[in-house]
Amino acid sequence: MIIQKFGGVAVRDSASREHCIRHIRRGIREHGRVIAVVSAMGRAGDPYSTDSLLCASRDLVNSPQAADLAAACGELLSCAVLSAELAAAGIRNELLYGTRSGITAEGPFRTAGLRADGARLLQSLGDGTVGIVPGFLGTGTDGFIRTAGRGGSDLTAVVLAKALDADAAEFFKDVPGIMSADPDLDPKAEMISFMSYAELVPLLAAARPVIQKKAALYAARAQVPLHIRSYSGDAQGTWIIP
Ligand SMILES: Nc1ncnc2c1ncn2[C@@H]1O[C@H](COP(=O)(O)OP(=O)(O)O)[C@@H](O)[C@H]1O
Ligand SMILES: N[C@@H](CC(=O)OP(=O)(O)O)C(=O)O
Repeated sequence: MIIQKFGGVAVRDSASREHCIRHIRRGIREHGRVIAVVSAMGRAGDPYSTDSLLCASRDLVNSPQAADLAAACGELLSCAVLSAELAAAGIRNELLYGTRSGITAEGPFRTAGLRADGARLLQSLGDGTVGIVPGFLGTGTDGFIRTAGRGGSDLTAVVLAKALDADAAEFFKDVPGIMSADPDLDPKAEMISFMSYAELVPLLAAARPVIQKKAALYAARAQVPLHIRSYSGDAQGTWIIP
């Protein structure tokens, strides 16, 4: 089994999602089963992105519980869209959201901690080969949806990889992999093919790190193999292996 995480740019539109579907087909071929973790579609300005949903009312900023519910709509919609497009492409899949995912979120709204009950997810998956999980969120014991901080779909992917003992957590981003610096800020940044968790740590200080800091630190502690690569191509990207 492999966990494949598709970020906001990867699931932005039907053309980018065709790449995601191609990666999922390959994931099935190479790993047998795929759990796809999806982010909200696109970036600020795109209608269903997290930033756009949080602008639905300026009052959301003062109501964390309501803001988490508004933000969650982005990942849930993204699951629905990818699931339907996979089915149209002939790939049977199970929608794994709410209690079906086995993912719980406790603690403060906006910065909750995530836990995954792998047995619960596998029960929902049944004999299916592809599951679609909304990243970034979970439900607390009080029944309220909570989100795990910006970039939190990365955390969902590594928490699931650990709980399910997956072969790796594979991240599909808008960069070819992990580079020596953010390529948006440093045009001389160079690709790194293999690195250690320790070498990743200094790169997490970037204003917008390539992987959510909480997710990277969790992966290092839990020794989850990470593979960071471009959603749009087949280049090998970056491996971080224990
Ligand atoms: N060292 C780095 N290597 C590659 N990308 C980096 C690095 N540091 C920061 N970034 C930024 O990380 C972004 C990818 O992360 P993110 O936007 O969270 O991906 P996604 O939303 O697809 O999961 C890139 O667009 C890039 O600007
Ligand atoms: N959609 C959430 C969660 C996330 O991880 O998104 P992305 O994978 O696009 O960074 C956010 O924007 O924070």
